[in-house]
Formats: sequence, C-alpha cells, structure tokens
Amino acid sequence: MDATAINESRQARSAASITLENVGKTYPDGTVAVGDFGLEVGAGELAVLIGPSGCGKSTILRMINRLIEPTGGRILIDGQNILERDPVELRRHIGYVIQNVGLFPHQNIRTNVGTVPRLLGWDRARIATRSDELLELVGLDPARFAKRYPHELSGGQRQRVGVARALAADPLVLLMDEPFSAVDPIARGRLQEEFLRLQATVRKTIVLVTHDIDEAVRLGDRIAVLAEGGKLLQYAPPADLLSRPVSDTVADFVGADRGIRRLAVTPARAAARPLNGDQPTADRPTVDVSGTLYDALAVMLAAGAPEVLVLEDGRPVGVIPRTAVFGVPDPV
Ligand SMILES: Nc1ncnc2c1ncn2[C@@H]1O[C@H](COP(=O)(O)OP(=O)(O)OP(=O)(O)O)[C@@H](O)[C@H]1O
Repeated sequence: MDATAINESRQARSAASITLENVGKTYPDGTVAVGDFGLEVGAGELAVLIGPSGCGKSTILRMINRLIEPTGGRILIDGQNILERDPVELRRHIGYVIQNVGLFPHQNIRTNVGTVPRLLGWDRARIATRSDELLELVGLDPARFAKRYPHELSGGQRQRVGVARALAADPLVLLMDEPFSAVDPIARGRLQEEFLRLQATVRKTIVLVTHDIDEAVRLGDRIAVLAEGGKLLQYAPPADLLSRPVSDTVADFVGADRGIRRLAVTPARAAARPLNGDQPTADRPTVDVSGTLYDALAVMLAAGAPEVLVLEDGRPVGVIPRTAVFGVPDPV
C-alpha cells in the first residue's frame, strides 16, 4: 500500500484489519522461533498474545512492523501485503510500545511524543498541538509535563508518554510488547483501566503481548494462547477461553482460578434468564445490565439471596439464578 492508499483508507476509518497467514521465522542457526502461524484481527479489535517464555510472541509482534523479517507466509494490513512495502515507511504508520518505553532521555516529553510526526514532515505548530492533545488524552497535563525530561517522570507516567508517542501520527495499528509490566501492580491496574478508556475513544487495531493472564483477560477482545514455536493453541474471547479451554494445556495455562476470572468477564446480560411473569420484583436484590456475573454474585452474597434481578434503565429485564454463577444448568 503506498502513502496515498494509506491516506484514503485512513479517511474511511482510523483502524485496519491485520491478517497473518502461514507466517514463520526460522533463524540461520535453524531455530524455528515461529513455525506456521495464522491470526486474524478485526479493525478496532485488541488481540492479546500470551504463552510461555520463548514461544515466539515478540517475534510475531515484531514481524508485523518488520523489525524482524519473516522467513515464510504473508502479513496483510487491510488486505495489503506489508512485505511489499518499505519497512521504514511502514513503521511510521504502525505505533509500537515496548516495556521500558525507550523515550529519548535528552528530549523533553513534547518532543518525544512528536517523534513520528516530525519524521513525517509535519510543521512545528501542528506537532506541538498534536503532542499536547495526546498528552491530555493519556492523562498528563501538558502545562505540567510537556517541558519535562523522561527522568523527571514516574515509571507509570513514562509508560503513558510511550502510548502517546505511539499514537501521535494516528497509526492504523498499534503493537504493544509487555507495555505495562515494568510498573508496580497498583500502577499497572490503573494504567490498564486508563488504557481501556483510551481504546474506547481511539479504537485502534491492537496486538498486545503479555505474560499476565489477568491483563490478557482484562484488555483483550480475543486472546491467542501460544505454545513453543508460535503454535496457536486457542484464539477466543476471554469468556470463551475461560469457560471452554480446548485442552488441558490451555486450561493449565489460564489457571486454576479461571472460574473467578470467567465471572468477571461474563456480562450480566448474557447470564440473565427470562423473567417469569408472575414473580414479584419489588424488594429483590438487583444488578444493572451493564454489570458482570461477578457483580451479580457479590450482590447475592451480600443479600443472602438465591438470585438477582437484572435491571436495564431501572426496569427488570431478567433474572440471574445462583446456578448461572456456578455454570450449572438450571433445574427443570
Ligand atoms: N537471533 C536469534 N537466533 C536464534 N534464535 C533466536 C534469535 N532471536 C530469538 N530467537 C529465539 O526465538 C524464540 C522466540 O523468541 P521470542 O522473543 O519471540 O519469545 P517470547 O515468547 O516473546 O519470549 P518472552 O516471553 O521470554 O519474551 C526463542 O526461542 C528465542 O531464543
């Protein structure tokens, strides 16, 4: 895809689909980092790659922006083969966020965020405006932070700058390699939450690598569980992965407490059973339809009740019985 095609497709939308077909990477010493890997990520979706150390996650990610050249297969962005593009030019249209951010230490935050727009030849005023807009978007007040240097920020703040920098030129695709793992668990939780809010606004197509199953479940629209050699064991939405792992290996990998995680990612709406017309609805414990099965369980436990009503706009639209929480069929 040439620059004109990119601009045209960006006018239509701000995210692109990613397709990997039979992608492989074999190193000259014979190491097969990735054997034969396929994956489809829809425009605006966030796909997570997870798996044991050395299974090829980073290799797959870095083949998408050609920091690593595949030795087999095809990688398509919006249907266009990226292997036919100039890698340097390609990378300017793909945001990339890594663990320790890699900010330039001798440049202030505004200049760091403006890195790619500068390479793309934007004028100075436009770069400054865009940098400040991005800093606002990631929750850093430009008046306070734009002129600081990276060492004057906390780890979490630096990570936010990394995300702002990756988004600066409005890329169609964002690649994130363990973006939140260098910060402590509390800061990480906050960053993940902010990141979800940000993604709801910008709706980029994102491939994110993590070691942390909780992070995968929290952030992913779909999760790809990998084994050594980039073997894809399962690719599914978090709730499906947790409730129906395809093998013992996947079940072990997603963990013994996957039942609890499943509750947290199953929407109350999906778990609700139809209301029986003659059941009373007054004075019964309730959960909003936007909540999860986890919220429903918390309400049941607090009220000592066997079921909760599901409300939409304050009106009962269904009921979640205790059996739904435990994933067993209702008695007939
Ligand atoms: N230059 C190289 N030559 C030979 N093998 C390599 C080379 N670079 C990476 N590898 C191998 O490729 C495999 C995949 O590495 P990769 O970094 O993609 O794994 P990963 O799943 O991201 O691991 P981690 O979770 O530990 O970061 C590993 O076995 C690694 O040793």
